[in-house]
Amino acid sequence: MPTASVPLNLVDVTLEYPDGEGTIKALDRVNLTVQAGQMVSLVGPSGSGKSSLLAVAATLVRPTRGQVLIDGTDAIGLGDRERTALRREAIGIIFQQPNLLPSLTAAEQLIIGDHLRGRSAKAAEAEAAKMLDVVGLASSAGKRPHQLSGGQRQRVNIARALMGRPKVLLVDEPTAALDHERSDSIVRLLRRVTDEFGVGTVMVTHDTEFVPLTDAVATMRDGRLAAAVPTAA
Ligand SMILES: Nc1ncnc2c1ncn2[C@@H]1O[C@H](COP(=O)(O)OP(=O)(O)OP(=O)(O)O)[C@@H](O)[C@H]1O
Repeated sequence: MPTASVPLNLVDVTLEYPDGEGTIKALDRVNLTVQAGQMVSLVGPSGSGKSSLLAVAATLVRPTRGQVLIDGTDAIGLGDRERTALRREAIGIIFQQPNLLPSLTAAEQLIIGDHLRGRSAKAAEAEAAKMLDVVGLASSAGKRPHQLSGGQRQRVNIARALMGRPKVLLVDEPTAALDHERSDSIVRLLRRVTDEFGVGTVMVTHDTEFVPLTDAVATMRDGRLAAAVPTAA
């Protein structure tokens, strides 16, 4: 029986930036494996390398050394076009700010980038309707960003990231702009979609309160990642 691929596997990843005469190691021999349906919290002080880890895992930044395996595919060995296609097909990225286009409805936000996936307009519309339903916004499909609350805008952002049915979800401080109640419901939603779609999710968070909703917590310090520890939940 073929074994299922691991959604995300970072192997001995080092990322160096020039720093005056020398270099600074934003990531220092980082190893991280995220299984399907697993949600990992990534915590650590400012400047410890959390955003760098997400950028490398998103295949947006090439590491100086090491391997980035997305659903079993070595992303570093691919050409630019293949890597862009892999990102589109396998990775969902959710930033702090939803970055929605002001003039588009919630459904249109999901559909606009989807033509690159080669789906028909009708199929894209159906998928957008499904994903808005998944995030609890079925009745808001026709609303524009200014007609939605901050929490609802973040839900549109999550629905958009799910449009390609990704294997990996990379989430950077999803609750930074939200009050406590909305933050809680956003993290619970991310937990649910991780389970429902069997994605491997990494969530950077300052809010340790939400860590128990995730399966494991990995701590960064000075570019080094300590082995992920299962949460008590
Ligand atoms: N483009 C860049 N050029 C040079 N140095 C960089 C660059 N991006 C990040 N760094 C450095 O790499 C280190 C890790 O930064 P990173 O942004 O990944 O940390 P972080 O944990 O995400 O911090 P924060 O919680 O403040 O967002 C820091 O020392 C930072 O200054």
